[in-house]
Amino acid sequence: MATVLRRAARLEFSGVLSLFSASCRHGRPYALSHVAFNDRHLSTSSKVKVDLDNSNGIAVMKFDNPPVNSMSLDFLTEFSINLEKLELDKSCRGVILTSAQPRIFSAGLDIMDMYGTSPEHCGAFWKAVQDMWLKLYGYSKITIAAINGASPAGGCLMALCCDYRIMADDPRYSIGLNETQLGIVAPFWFKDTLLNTVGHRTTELSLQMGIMYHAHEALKIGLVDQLVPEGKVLSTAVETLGTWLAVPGHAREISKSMMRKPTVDKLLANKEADIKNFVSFITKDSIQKSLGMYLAALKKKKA
Ligand SMILES: CCCCCCC/C=C/C(=O)SCCNC(=O)CCNC(=O)[C@H](O)C(C)(C)COP(=O)(O)OP(=O)(O)OC[C@H]1O[C@@H](n2cnc3c(N)ncnc32)[C@H](O)[C@@H]1OP(=O)(O)O
Repeated sequence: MATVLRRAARLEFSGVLSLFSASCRHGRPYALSHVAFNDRHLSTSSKVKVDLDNSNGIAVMKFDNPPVNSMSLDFLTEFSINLEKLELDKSCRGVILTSAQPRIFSAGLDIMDMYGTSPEHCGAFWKAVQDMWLKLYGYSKITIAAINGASPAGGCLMALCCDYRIMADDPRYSIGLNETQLGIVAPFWFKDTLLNTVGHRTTELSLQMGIMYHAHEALKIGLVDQLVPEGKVLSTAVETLGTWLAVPGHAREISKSMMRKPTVDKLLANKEADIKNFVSFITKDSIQKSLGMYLAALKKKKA
């Protein structure tokens, strides 16, 4: 990652940023291009759009990976690179995550990266999921999730990593760690992230049953912090970030680290073992069969 960023910084100096990902799923390189004008810094990378407003230091990252913002290896790589760039950028003071797709914040991890792929691919994919989580959960700057649609599993995890969650008050949208419904198991660091937010009993119920909570239920159990009409999700996130920015930054940052570091350190100490465990679990015939059935059910729902 450091090498990629150094190379990116060099290229950006000449006005255009092009990053080539060796981990691209289809072996195709993808490009990120950044344009700065007036007070805004816009990234027009393909799956994650970044708009940094230099007048207030607020960056909005919009997921734009149709049809459902699933987190593929490419998406995760691009997301983590953008997040790291913003963390290093002194003009950025906080980041809002939201979706450019209608009705969906994120459908979670891309099942196609885990279904019928090689153990090597599964390993690279899981490392990208870990790296995304490590970066976002341990992020030094303020992060707010502006949840403007459905947010199952990995989508919920991403929102849980943020410092504050604002969700659209719409009965069509739900959020939760529903992994058991797919016949898979949320790993310990997904569990810890939920546990740190909603407590032990709710986490136990939530994980065993794979519950997806409607917006009002999510508010009630503390899975999200605030509900607002859909049209106000982003503006409320910007306002809220302003309030957080009024707190002395170093004190807030140390407090965040004090709360989260033990959870982050647990994964750091077990990163390789966790990848091995994931690969051996996900490539089992019985698990592949469950994923296949889940995918078929998703398609059947449409028919
Ligand atoms: C030690 C082992 C550890 C294992 C841990 C693994 C942790 C896993 C975490 C995850 O995140 S797994 C993914 C969980 N996600 C879901 O269960 C969401 C599934 N999707 C939906 O519920 C719905 O698609 C939606 C998000 C509510 C949107 O509904 P909508 O009706 O608008 O669209 P669909 O017609 O359902 O979908 C369109 C299209 O997209 C495909 N798709 C949906 N979700 C995914 C996904 N997560 N990955 C890949 N593809 C997905 C869906 O199949 C449709 O495809 P087509 O039929 O158009 O080909």
